[in-house]
Amino acid sequence: MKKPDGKVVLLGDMNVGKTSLLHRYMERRFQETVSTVGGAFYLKQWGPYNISIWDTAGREQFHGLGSMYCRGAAAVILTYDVNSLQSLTELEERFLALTDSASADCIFAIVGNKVDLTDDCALPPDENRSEKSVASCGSKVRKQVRAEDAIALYKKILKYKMLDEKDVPAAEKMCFETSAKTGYKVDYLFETVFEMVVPIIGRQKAEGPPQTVDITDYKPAKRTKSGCCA
Ligand SMILES: Nc1nc2c(ncn2[C@@H]2O[C@H](COP(=O)(O)OP(=O)(O)OP(=O)(O)O)[C@@H](O)[C@H]2O)c(=O)[nH]1
Ligand SMILES: [Mg+2]
Repeated sequence: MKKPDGKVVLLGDMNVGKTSLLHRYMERRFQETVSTVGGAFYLKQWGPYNISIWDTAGREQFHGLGSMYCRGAAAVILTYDVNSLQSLTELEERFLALTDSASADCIFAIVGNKVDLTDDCALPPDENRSEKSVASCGSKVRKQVRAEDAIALYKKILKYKMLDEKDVPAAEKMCFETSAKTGYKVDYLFETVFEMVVPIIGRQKAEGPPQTVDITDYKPAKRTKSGCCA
């Protein structure tokens, strides 16, 4: 098996569609999924590099594994369901801290999936819907999470990471809405992220493996009569 050069990780609550997004991108189809156990990865050749894309489990019981999957990640794709405000809130409350182990220059993408279930004629939540607009929306539901909510989360992430807005890609560029079911914007999402991680992976490779402490060099300190170390 080829050795991965860099890592992209999908995080998010259960049922938001992480596995489906990866299937759509890698296998070009939408198929029934089972809730992920632990994690799994695909390898994608992009330019000179093999990028591993990690699909993680959103279920609470696997939460402890998340930071292990994020270790050294060049990008984290935080995924929510546009029909569930709770799934966006969870990204901040439950998943963001897992990215502490990611690369220092890790990039963040925020992805609202399942837009196929919503109708673009939806009005902002604070406006009353007229009879006409309800009728023209048909069976589709009104989107619960607005693009501005995702942008606000992106800005909170920058604050959490103590990053300056002018040093990172703009929020509007890093917030996506997708449908794994129809394929809407799925290629665009992954390919935008890959383009951005190529220089990060290049830097990671130039720096070599993370510094380690060689314990064979360790010499115990001499003990003095008083019991202190000299
Ligand atoms: N309509 C619609 N359904 C979707 C979409 N993406 C995923 N689903 C459905 O949502 C359910 C959950 O999808 P998964 O891809 O398994 O979700 P997950 O985020 O991997 O969930 P965990 O593995 O439990 O963390 C499945 O029934 C999918 O068919 C989408 O874009 N549109
Ligand atoms: Mg899954």
